[in-house]
Amino acid sequence: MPAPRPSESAEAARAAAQQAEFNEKKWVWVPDEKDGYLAGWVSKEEGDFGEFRTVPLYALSKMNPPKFDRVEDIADLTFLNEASVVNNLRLRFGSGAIYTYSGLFLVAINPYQTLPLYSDAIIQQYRNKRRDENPPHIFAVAERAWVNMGEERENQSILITGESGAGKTESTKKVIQYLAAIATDVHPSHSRSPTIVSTTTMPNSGLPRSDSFRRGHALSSSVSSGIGSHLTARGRLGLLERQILQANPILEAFGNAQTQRNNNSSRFGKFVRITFAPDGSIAGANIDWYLLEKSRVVFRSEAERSFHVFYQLMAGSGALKESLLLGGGIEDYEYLNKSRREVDGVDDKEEWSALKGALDTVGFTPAEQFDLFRIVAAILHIGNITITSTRADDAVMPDPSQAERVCHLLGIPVPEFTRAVLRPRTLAGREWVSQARTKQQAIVELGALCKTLYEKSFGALVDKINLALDRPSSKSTFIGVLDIAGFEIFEINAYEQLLINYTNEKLQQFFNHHMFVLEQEEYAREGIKWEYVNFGLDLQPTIDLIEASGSVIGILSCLDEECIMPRATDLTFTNKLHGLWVGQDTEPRHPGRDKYEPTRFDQGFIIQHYAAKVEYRTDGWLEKNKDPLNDNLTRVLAASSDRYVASLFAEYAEAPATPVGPGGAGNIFTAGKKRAMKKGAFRTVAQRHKEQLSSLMSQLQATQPHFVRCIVPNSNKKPGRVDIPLVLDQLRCNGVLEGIRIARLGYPNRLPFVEFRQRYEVLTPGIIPRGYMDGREACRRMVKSLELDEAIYKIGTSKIFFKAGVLAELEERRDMLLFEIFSRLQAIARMWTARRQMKKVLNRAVAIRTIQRNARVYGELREWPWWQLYTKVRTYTVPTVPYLVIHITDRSVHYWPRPATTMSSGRRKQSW
Ligand SMILES: Nc1ncnc2c1ncn2[C@@H]1O[C@H](COP(=O)(O)OP(=O)(O)OP(=O)(O)O)[C@@H](O)[C@H]1O
Repeated sequence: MPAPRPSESAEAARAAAQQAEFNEKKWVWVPDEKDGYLAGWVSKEEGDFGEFRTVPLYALSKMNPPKFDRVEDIADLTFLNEASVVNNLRLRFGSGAIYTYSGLFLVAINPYQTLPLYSDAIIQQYRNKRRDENPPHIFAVAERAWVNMGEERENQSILITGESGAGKTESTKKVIQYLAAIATDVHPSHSRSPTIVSTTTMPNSGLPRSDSFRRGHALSSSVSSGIGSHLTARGRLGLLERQILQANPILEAFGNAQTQRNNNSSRFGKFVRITFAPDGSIAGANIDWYLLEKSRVVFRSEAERSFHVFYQLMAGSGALKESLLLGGGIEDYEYLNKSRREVDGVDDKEEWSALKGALDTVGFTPAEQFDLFRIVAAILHIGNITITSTRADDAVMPDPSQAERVCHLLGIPVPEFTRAVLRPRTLAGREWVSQARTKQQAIVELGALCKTLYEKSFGALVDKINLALDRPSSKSTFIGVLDIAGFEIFEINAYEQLLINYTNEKLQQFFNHHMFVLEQEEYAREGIKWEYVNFGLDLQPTIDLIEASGSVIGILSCLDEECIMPRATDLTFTNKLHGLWVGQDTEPRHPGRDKYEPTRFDQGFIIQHYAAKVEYRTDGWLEKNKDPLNDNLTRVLAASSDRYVASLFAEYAEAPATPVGPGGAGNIFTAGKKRAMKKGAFRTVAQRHKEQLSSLMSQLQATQPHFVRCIVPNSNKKPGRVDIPLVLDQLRCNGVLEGIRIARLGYPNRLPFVEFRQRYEVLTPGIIPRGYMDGREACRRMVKSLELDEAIYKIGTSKIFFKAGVLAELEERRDMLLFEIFSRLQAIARMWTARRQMKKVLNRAVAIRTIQRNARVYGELREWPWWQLYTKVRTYTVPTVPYLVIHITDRSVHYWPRPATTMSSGRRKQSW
């Protein structure tokens, strides 16, 4: 066995010292408001401790022995409690390990600094390795998904959630980076085009590019995608892989914004599916998106920005801005100048170049790029339209030039646009009548137009990306990465939070169910009879409460109903909800009733989610749920002379109608007949989201899932700091603690028979006979001898399963026994060395005494006249100054030369 390195022995000594200290006391975690949990030990279980903290026993959580410190999988902790979980994460984070497994989850804590964890060398380290062969890492999750996909020919999904700024997008990028790199390795000749640095690879269709652009591109592809800088394999990537990677900066430009929590916050959720050919090479990609925060184009807090693309465009090329009629700077646009304009450390000009490069790479033609920017510019111009009111409080546009710019860009006639905004026609009975808008109504209408324009253009952008990347084939399989906002609890929770939390409730249900299925499978495989509760069903009442329709009317269905009721308001909606969920009990009583409460003071309600109780305020819900645009405007836009704009509103396009009224033939305001809307045009936000979510869930259900939970360590974006209560909150919200709770109800700790025997046989000496013995039988004998209660363990066919905490007890017994054995061994060893030492000392004493005696004898002899005479008369003699070499053995003392030795003749004459 190699000798331990100094660091190892130091580490072992430290561990032993810690263990010894730990053994001395009964250590526990004490809840603390500020720090979450504090370490303490029980000094007495009763009594008054004066300055000591007195805590009821039930509030304490047991502490794991130090050997469990920094375990890579939280599920290995024998005491599975919140404090131990968070302590383990903190210890690991403190030593630079940002990733930790927690059963089926990978927990990733945002380091807020660049760590050398994503290089090509690290990619290689994770290639073809099992999860337990490497430290926890997002690459290990991607590798597992990849291997499962190849081996089982089953689609995979990686679900990444967390709150804003937790690192979801970064993790998504790392997964794609890994997959792109290994897929290229699988098929090195796969490149469908030369390398990225080659100028010829740029599609010819792009806008004119200069050298400086290419420099910017190379730089910014690493800045904005966070991928390029690591991917030395980048040079080997084929066009498709590069297109997939370059789709990201485009999505970020249009879908991300600077917020107080995150300078590059994704304001939408996405599910990116990377498809692979049977040989493992990338065959295509597809992106689905959810819940874009479109209201950001119109309004946001002062400390935040709108979507990046607005600022990038304003920093971009002069010629393009000219053709979009964008004179001046950010300060000249109402939708930009009311809030923050720059992001620290980000150069919008550079990002603009990156965006253009990415659009080129993905394959947007100049005309298609122009269309995208046209919508962005039109929104800025709409924001500058001034609306005033007449004495009669009717809205007017005093300066038509601004509206003209908008109409020019959108390809619509100015009079029809202004009429649709200021005096739209509505159906009054069977007649169409024009109704003047107030100033406020017109402003809201313009805002709604901007939001719709942006959202539709975003949708078209993603469709176009999908068209470029998506090459499905019947033989391909995919790995889908879901990057979606986690559970949100703010001071004031609105409709958006309900939709997010509803999504998370569904995803958590999916996780619980998946965990249940896996556990059941494992128990079945091991032949263990145990009814594991399906915790997926736990969340069903809350989900029903939100989404049910039909005989049970959930919150979203109720909202939809109210949206089509005349004279309905947010208050009538709220009261109706209370009536449905709090009012008289119906039989059978729906369990969702236990999850619902009306708020005490404000207009709203409270839902008991799996993560926490959340209070929602219902102001503005009806408006938010409806398609916010009046159909006059949508029809104007659907009839735009510009193909792109018309296509965005195609679902509102009018069927040929009999021309009546003053507009004459073709005038869209003249439609007296019911409009022939395409299917789906009238869907509310709730309906759309429910549909999207249900499609997502059915896709996920058809995959083998992997779960990543991202955590914000502190609210100041500071590296190295951990705010424990903040982390605990997130662990609660993102289901890690829920997963642990479920695990605890089963048999979370499990060991293969061999391992169990190796580790604990010492506790049962003489129980297992020498020679071969069946592992199961050996375990059975051992647990019997250990006197374990049958309820706390189960013996399977290859593993033994334990309830939480049992292993700690066994460990403690083992530690005590080993402590005793080693103490005895140490005592014997010490005795042996001490005796040896003693013997040496005694031998030395004997030797010294012998030397002294001989020396004395010799001294006396020298003075003895007869000896002197003898030495004089002797021809050959020993030297006058004798020397002695004494060799001391354990038993005797030898002298050299022996005193009576005579030197050989002729060697040396004695000089007299
Ligand atoms: N693994 C990591 N290594 C280094 N920095 C990271 C890592 N993960 C996150 N960060 C930092 O945190 C910032 C926020 O991360 P990210 O944008 O991925 O959060 P998010 O969860 O997607 O947030 P949002 O929901 O607001 O989009 C990143 O811009 C980056 O600076």
